[in-house]
Amino acid sequence: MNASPLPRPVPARVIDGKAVAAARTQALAQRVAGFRERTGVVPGLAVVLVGDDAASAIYVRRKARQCEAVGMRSVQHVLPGATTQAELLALVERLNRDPDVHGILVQLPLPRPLDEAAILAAVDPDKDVDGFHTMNAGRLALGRPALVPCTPLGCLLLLRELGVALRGKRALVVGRSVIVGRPMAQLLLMEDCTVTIAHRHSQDLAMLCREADILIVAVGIPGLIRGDWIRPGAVVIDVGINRVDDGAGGSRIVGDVAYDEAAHVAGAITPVPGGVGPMTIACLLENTLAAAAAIEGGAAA
Ligand SMILES: Nc1nc(=O)c2c([nH]1)NC[C@@H]1CN(c3ccc(C(=O)N[C@@H](CCC(=O)O)C(=O)O)cc3)C=[N+]21
Repeated sequence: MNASPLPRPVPARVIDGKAVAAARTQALAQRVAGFRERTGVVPGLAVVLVGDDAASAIYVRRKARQCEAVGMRSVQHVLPGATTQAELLALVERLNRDPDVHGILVQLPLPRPLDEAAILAAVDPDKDVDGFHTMNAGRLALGRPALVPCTPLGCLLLLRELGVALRGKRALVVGRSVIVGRPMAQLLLMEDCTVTIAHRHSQDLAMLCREADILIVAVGIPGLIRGDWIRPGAVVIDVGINRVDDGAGGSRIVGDVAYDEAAHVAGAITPVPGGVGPMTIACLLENTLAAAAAIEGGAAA
């Protein structure tokens, strides 16, 4: 017997975050130049790194390099791992007062026993380019203008870039972190999505995923989301950055979605690397210009 052929799976559109980030960064350089011309002010970002984590040091350098590439100033403060809470607070307060600094980023996680919450609370909300301060989280939750965390903002910009209508769509955010999941849900709500937030205690995660038109995953578990959990044609944004064994004595970076499976089912999907990661840095630079514009009373664009 000749069974009727299965429909050939349509490969997903691959969302090139690296290219989108590069285009935005190029456009940002023009906006920075205009801002400097109008106000005479060079936007400045201060990045604070405590301890000698090698991966963090690489990210901090990358941020500084890109900052300078768009015509902004960047100052790095690398403090020893044994820095005390009082010393770190004193630095944050000095940066709060520094008129050349418009954005402050304290690289997380902080080494023990530093109190992360207390440090983040000390950052001037107007300079909080990470959007982690209670004031900015609260403004976002109320749907008011705020500095928005860079990773979820980058995800939203990728969705906008795709040109898919978001109003009324079912969005599932897997992960409820303060840095990604919660602000992501708030942003999707502002786009008139029907938003569900799933987390480690959620029952029937596969079933929840299958209902989602837009699936955003930020849990830090490599390959958690399988291909047959995905609604055919759904847009999948993979926030995970997990370093795993490559089976050849080295390591590679994978996301939270089983990419090879998902790429046959999804309508569009972000790769890891080259998806959300580069957008995070682009948004950090954009937030820095926005903070400078708000502080200096000039328009950002
Ligand atoms: N206060 C604070 N703010 C942060 O935004 C912050 C932080 N702390 N701590 C660490 C995490 C991590 N993070 C990344 C940013 C960009 C990439 C990125 O560009 N990744 C590339 C390259 C990945 C690679 O090959 O290493 C990609 O996904 O294609 C990754 C990770 C920001 N973080």
